[in-house]
Amino acid sequence: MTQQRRSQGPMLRFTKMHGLGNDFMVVDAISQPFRLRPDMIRELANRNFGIGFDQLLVVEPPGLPDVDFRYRIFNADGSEVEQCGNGARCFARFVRDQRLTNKKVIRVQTAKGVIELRVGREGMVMVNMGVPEFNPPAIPFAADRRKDVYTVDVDGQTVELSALSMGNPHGVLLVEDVDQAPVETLGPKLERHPRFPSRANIGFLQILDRTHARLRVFERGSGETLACGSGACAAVVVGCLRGLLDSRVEIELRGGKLVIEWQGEGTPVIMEGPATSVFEGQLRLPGESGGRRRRSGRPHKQRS
Ligand SMILES: N[C@@H](CCC[C@H](N)C(=O)O)C(=O)O
Repeated sequence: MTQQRRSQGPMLRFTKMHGLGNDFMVVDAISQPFRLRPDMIRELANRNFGIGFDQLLVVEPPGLPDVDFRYRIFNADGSEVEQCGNGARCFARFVRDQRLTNKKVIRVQTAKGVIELRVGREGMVMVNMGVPEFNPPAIPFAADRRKDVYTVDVDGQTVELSALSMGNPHGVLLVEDVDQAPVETLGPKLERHPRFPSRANIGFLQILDRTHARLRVFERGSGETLACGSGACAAVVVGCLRGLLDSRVEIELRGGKLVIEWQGEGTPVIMEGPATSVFEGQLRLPGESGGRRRRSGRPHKQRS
């Protein structure tokens, strides 16, 4: 049995988590070896043939002083990205549940800088998501100068959107009603629009009043998700810049609500919301003999 397992490759422990239905496979790459190729990530992300997730989150040792962990993020299509807000809350809960730290304020290194996570009561986590970036080349977005609203041509039709980076690129459109918004049709076209050379997450924002909004997001590399934390931050920033929202907003996504605060240009965006563990499992990675991946799981006791 031991011999057979060895030839089929090592077992990998993981936790399935979600932030408002934006779901993740989370892997501790500090206490076990971990390396997955993009094609393996795509296979695991598949909801029929794999575990199923929007993003894979990997916990690694930090590469910087005064930082607790390195946080790596992979979309369901296998692409590595810079930022994931809902994932950041799950990351904080994971490192505490797995006893990798007992800190309540956790500093993590991402591909776009350091973010700070604060663990609160009843499973809530507050994330300092950093200062939004509007300079077109830094987003990146093709434009000769910064504007609050750009017009973009999509198949001969003019679409108005705002573009910014929350560490990752976002386009935000204002809509009358998110339930009627063309998320499935316009989302993928804008995600891969030539004006977003690194692709982008596309948010459809409906303003309810100055402190309440609704949002759907077509995510780069994952499609429409039930919630997008960085997308919610980007949408509130756009609503504030356009004079439609106040500095503290409750934003309703398909999977639930987040509270986002932004005090204006040059200040960081603060996001607060839940992080939930669903189950822990292990899967056998392909070894020398290859073969189909096996997985097993046990329900995760919910802790707050
Ligand atoms: N779900 C996320 C964002 C994940 C990354 C995104 N799809 C990208 O490619 O930038 C969130 O909660 O922020």
